[in-house]
This record gives sequence, structure tokens and C-alpha cells, in this order.
Amino acid sequence: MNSTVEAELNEAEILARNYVQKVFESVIKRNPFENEFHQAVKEILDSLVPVMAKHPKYMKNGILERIVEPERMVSFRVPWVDDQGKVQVNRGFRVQFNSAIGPYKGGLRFHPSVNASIIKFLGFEQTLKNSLTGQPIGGGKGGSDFDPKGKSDGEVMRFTQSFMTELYKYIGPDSDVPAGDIGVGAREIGFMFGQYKKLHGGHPSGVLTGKGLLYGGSLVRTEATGYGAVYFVNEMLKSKGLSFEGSTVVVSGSGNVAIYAIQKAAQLGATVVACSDSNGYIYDKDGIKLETVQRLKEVERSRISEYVKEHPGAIYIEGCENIWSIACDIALPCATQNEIDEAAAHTLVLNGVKAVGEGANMPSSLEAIDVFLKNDVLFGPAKAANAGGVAVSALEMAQNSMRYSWTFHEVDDKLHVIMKNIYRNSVEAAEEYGHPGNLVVGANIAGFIKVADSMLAHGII
Ligand SMILES: NC(=O)c1ccc[n+]([C@@H]2O[C@H](COP(=O)([O-])OP(=O)(O)OC[C@H]3O[C@@H](n4cnc5c(N)ncnc54)[C@H](O)[C@@H]3O)[C@@H](O)[C@H]2O)c1
Repeated sequence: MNSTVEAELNEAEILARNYVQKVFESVIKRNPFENEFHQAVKEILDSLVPVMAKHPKYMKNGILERIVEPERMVSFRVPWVDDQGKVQVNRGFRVQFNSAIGPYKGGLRFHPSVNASIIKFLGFEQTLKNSLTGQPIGGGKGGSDFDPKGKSDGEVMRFTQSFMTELYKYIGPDSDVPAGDIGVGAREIGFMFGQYKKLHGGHPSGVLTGKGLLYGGSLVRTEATGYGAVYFVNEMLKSKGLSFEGSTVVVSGSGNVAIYAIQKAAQLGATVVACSDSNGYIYDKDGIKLETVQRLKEVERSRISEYVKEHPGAIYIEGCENIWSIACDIALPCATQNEIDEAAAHTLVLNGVKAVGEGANMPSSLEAIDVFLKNDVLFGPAKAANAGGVAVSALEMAQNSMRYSWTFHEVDDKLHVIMKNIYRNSVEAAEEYGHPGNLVVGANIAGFIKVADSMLAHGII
């Protein structure tokens, strides 16, 4: 490269950096105290600097200023009556972040920690993740600070019906299609679909995904996020001549994503030695017996600590943070945001971890990601590694439109192909923009370009 071209490149890079910094500062100013949203925006904007430097059209057209601002966000009162006859009030949210490439799509989370910041970070991430799947779906997210833990079926039903009575006004098969997330599984989706159906009339299958198989759901949707994360990590491992076969794996969480990540990793020959819930974690050196975890969590809705009563060879440790001190080859955080901090990342590295695949959304802090990248740990960011869930949701929408169902094998094959494509596109984008092997940068760029170019095509709207 001659020195004039180099100097121009540097100048473009400086301009791009200043632009990104300015947009980030305005996000902080306009969204005070929303730490999770700031964190997600920072991670994404930082990785887009080389894109801004190479394609100034995005700066000229204010794409970053527009992409960090949700198209719409609603927050609403959700009143309901508990089993004691007492009136309870929760807050509901839906963010419709970006519809440039398709209808808003993203899950609903029911958890006491839910607030505007969490919903916006998830909606922003979802926009790029959905683009990365290669399917025509925009980004959205929603939920409530309702805690389903310890509630009766009747209470969950009355809450979800009240939640849907308001959410109903904002969603539809061609505009916004929610799904499940933390605290929202088959039971909650069933109640929400029932209420939407009652208000709307007919059988509007396409309005929600993650539905039961009896009324328009897709095979493999339940397994999709966990299976997809393992397929993605498998691609990373293959690039270094490694595999799941014979490896030791630690998975956090014991919910939808964790359970099917454990199942697929074990099918590929790994020994999964630990998993957790929000109270603590279990360690079973001979490999976790998944049937027990599934019964405890999916049927009895009890705590993971119960596991050791049936498997005395295993141990239970109160508090979930130390799960990352267990030595493993592969770590799959599948519980919640910011569960791996810098110290936990250092411990994993010291213990010889070779790959980390994010099943949960933003489970690693920015500092933890730095530790992994600096130590050449294969790192699969959430946006790429856990996109299998929403990818199969889009396949569910396709089947609903066709009024047709694919077999388990057909959907699983499609999921596999999608995860391989996400991996390849992320690798290629990372290389093209000067960060070979950095899938955080690669996934952000590959997801961003499709959304940004669609926004350019639509004009300033
Ligand atoms: N369900 C999906 O299809 C999907 C898709 C993409 C990403 N995700 C993400 O995956 C993560 C898990 O979602 P899910 O659908 O499995 O939810 P879930 O409600 O089925 O399970 C969550 C699990 O995490 C545990 N947990 C919560 N806080 C914890 C903590 N601090 N430490 C350890 N465990 C904790 C809970 O006890 C539970 O076992 C979330 O970040 C979610 O946004 C889910």
C-alpha cells in the first residue's frame, strides 16, 4: 500500500471513530441509566468503525443515529388478580426496534429484572441477529417484570391474558411476531395465543412463534436455540481441528436453551459436567443426567438443588457465579446477561477453555470478551451462536403461511445449514474488515450491512 492511500485510510478511520463516538455519546445522553442498552450499543458500534471508514454513505445518511433509535416502544399497565383475590400490577413492554428487512420479531421475557434498558438491549441485538439468519425478519423484543416463579397456573394465565389484552393492539402476523424468552415457555405462549385468538377471532397462527405442535407450532423450535448454539460451536471447533467428542463441557442455566444445548453436546460425544439455576449449580463429574434436569425444570418447575437427592455422586453449590471455576474445554453460558465477568473469564482461560459459545444473550461482559479474544479462545457471540431459535421461529412463520408442516429432520437440516451460513458469513466479514478470527466483529458487521442497505433503499423514514 503506498503512503498516500495509507494516510487516506487513516483519515477515514479517524472520521469513522469520531462519528461512532458521537453517536454513542448521544445514546448515553438520550437513554440515561440504561446500562445494558449502553453496553450492547457500545459493543456493536465499536465493531462498525471499519465499515464506516470504508463506506462513508452510512455516515452521510445518518444510519447509525437511526439504527440505535427504536422505531417504536410501548410500555403499559398489566393489572391482574392473584389467588388470594389481591390486585397486582406489573409493567409490560414491547420495543419495535427495526423493520427494515421484515416484520418485527423477538421474544417476550417475564422476569423481575425486566425494564426499558433490558428490553432495548435485547431488541437492538435482535435486529442484527435476525438479519444474520438470512431470513426476512426485523428486530423486536418485549416482556414484563412479572415473575412466574412460584405462581400457580391460574395466576400465570390471568397475568398473560391481561398482558395480551394490551399487547394485542400492537402485534400481528405481518407486523410484529413475538415468541418466548426467559420465563416464557410453552405454557405462557399457549395462554397468550388463546387470548389473542379470542380477541382477534379465527385462528391467526402466524402471530406468535414457539406455539405448541397441536396448534401451529414447528418441530425443532423447542430445541432450536440450544441445538443451534452447539452446531455453531462445532463449526468453530472444526476450524481448529477440534470437536465435541471426548470434551468436557460446562453449561449455565437449566432452562430451554441450556437443556437442549446439553442434549446436543452429549449427542456429539461431550461430557456435560455442570449446569445451574438462579440459586446455584450442580457438578456431576460422570455427566449430567438430562432426564432428571428436564423433569425437575420442565415438569415439576422445581430447583436444580433437587438433582443431588437422586444422584448422590453429584454435588450442589449454592450461588451460581462459581460455575465458571469448573475446568472445561467448552463453556456454554445459557442463563442470562453478564454472567461471565472479567475474573470468571480469566479463570476459564487459566483452566484451559478452548471455546465459549453464548447461548444466552450478552452473557459475557465486554471485559470478559476481551480476555477470551486476547487469549485466542474460540468465541461465538450470542448474536451468531444463539440465532438458531429465531431462525426456526421464522421457519415456523413460513410453515404457518403455507399451512404445512415440515418433519423434524427437515427443520433440523435447515437449522444446521443456517448455523453454518451464519458462521461462514461472520468469518468472512471479520476477514474483509481487517479482524480475522474475531466473530464479534464479523457477526456485527454481517448483520448490520443488510439492515443498513435496506434502510438506505427505503429513504429517510
Ligand atoms: N428461548 C430461546 O429461544 C432463546 C433464543 C435466543 C436467546 N435466548 C436467551 O437465552 C437465555 C436463556 O433463555 P431461556 O429461554 O432458556 O430461558 P428459561 O427461562 O427457559 O431459562 C433460564 C434459565 O436460567 C436460569 N437463570 C436465571 N438467572 C440466572 C443466573 N443469574 N445464574 C444462573 N442461572 C440463571 C434460570 O433458573 C433458568 O434455568 C436468555 O438470555 C435468553 O434471552 C433464548
